[in-house]
Amino acid sequence: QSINHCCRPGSPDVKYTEEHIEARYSYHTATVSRCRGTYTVTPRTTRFTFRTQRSVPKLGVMLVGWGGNNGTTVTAAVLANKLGLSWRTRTGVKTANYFGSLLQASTVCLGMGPDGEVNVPFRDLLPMVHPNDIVFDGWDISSLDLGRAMERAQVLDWALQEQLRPHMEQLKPRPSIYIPEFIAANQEQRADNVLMGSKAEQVEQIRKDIRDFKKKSGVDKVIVLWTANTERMCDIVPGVNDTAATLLATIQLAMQQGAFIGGDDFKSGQTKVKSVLVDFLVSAGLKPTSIVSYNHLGNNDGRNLSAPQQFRSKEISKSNVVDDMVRSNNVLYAPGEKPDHCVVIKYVPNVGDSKRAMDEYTSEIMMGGTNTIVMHNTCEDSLLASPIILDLVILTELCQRITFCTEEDPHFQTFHSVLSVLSYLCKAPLVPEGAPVINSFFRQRTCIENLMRACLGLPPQNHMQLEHEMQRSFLLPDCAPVPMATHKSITARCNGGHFALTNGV
Ligand SMILES: NC(=O)c1ccc[n+]([C@@H]2O[C@H](COP(=O)([O-])OP(=O)(O)OC[C@H]3O[C@@H](n4cnc5c(N)ncnc54)[C@H](O)[C@@H]3O)[C@@H](O)[C@H]2O)c1
Ligand SMILES: O=P([O-])([O-])O[C@@H]1[C@@H](O)[C@H](O)[C@@H](O)[C@H](O)[C@@H]1O
Repeated sequence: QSINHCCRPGSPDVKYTEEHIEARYSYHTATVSRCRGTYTVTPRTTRFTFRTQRSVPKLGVMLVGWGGNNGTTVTAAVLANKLGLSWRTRTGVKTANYFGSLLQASTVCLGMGPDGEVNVPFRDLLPMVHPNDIVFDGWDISSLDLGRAMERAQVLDWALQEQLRPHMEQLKPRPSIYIPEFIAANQEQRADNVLMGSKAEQVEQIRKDIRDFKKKSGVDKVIVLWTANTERMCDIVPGVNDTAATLLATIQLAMQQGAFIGGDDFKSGQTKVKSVLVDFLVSAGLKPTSIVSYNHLGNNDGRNLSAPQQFRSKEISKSNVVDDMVRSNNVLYAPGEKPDHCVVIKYVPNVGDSKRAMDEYTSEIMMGGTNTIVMHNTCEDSLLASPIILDLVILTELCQRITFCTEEDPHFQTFHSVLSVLSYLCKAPLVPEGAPVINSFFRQRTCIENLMRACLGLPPQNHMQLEHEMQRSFLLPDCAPVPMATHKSITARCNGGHFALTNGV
């Protein structure tokens, strides 16, 4: 029964109070020990209780780099959806949507209904912020109002920009902290909106800005998200991030405040495809031996990345996404063995935000064979990154309303401050100390899906389809009888217990 666009499962393990959705959940894992080449796998079950606050707050999002391609595009997209805008293009009328958002535009399977599988949008599983209700604010070292910044970005169709401009030009980025050495020198000409004074005074101003925004907008929560330029790799600063202890102390401060932090760099297009393709190849037992990722783009991001130090940051975040998948398969790879991996980014002003990505994946296949996959991928980069920005802030806000306890530790707790569930959205995930970094696309997506299912007391998605694989199948209550193979081209024949599938006519 679907109530308030949430799915209300019939499970006795879930109860809805005024305040919470409370679900009892059995979390099944396994511990593995090895002795003289023999693995012993011991299944473990931990009984959890999940509690999700049902009241959805009014969310404010403050973007660092608000006047950039991503900042203007995501703000414009939310406004266009909120106003229900449509606009004419040379290929017909377009209407505002949230395609590319996991939460708004992808679905999960709840199970088998009378007419087959029932799939619902992620956003309907649990009460969560709707992007249309988000209030934006933020900072930029460029003083352009968002109407002119949207025009500068050259991402959205002109007919849409004309409808949005009266709203966008009212939005003005706050002056920001500008440290020239952190970004490319070619960004200096934009920097006409910068804070002055000591670093401490500038940080205090940023904090005042957040309080000022919260007070004036009336939002209940504020999430700050970085969508400013890629900065050089961080120097190691003694006492700040020179050791795990000092970095953890910094994170600990975040934990004490109950603030969440996430990973780096939106996993938007070429890198997302990489985390899918390498997952497919390695999981299929094929051995990628060479990955070459080239792209050129002509937006300001590409201009910033044309500087070596900024490119190096991006090269690192684009290169590490295959490590977990490669390490997971010791049949294909010897310890420490990795595919050749080359990342190239060129700045070509003419293409603007329409990034051209060309990839070549070479894999070793059976008996010394070779498979080479070549891809060309053209897209408005910011239209892939904007829905990711929305998912990042909405998922973070949802996680702030989820607490859980176990039978062994009955005191409810929140997620760890390092919110690793955001890994699906980042090229360079951040995880708690000792936790594995997972980049595999399908593992990351399944983690989010199963977490949300757990909050509803639903078992993890297992894809086993046992009800369709038994000779004497069980009939699920209130469901269509499980059909035998019905495809015309496939006829199942039993011949003395031998089961053969032949292409019938
Ligand atoms: N556009 C995409 O599709 C995409 C995809 C993945 C990752 N990214 C990353 O997201 C970030 C933003 O991308 P973009 O295309 O919007 O770039 P952009 O250059 O258009 O926007 C960045 C904005 O940040 C501003 N800025 C720079 N330093 C600042 C500071 N200290 N404080 C406040 N503002 C500051 C700049 O003036 C600019 O307006 C980049 O780091 C990029 O590498 C972008
Ligand atoms: O599509 P993706 O690889 O996730 O990410 C993109 C890179 O391919 C591109 O080189 C870079 O300029 C963009 O900022 C973005 O990071």
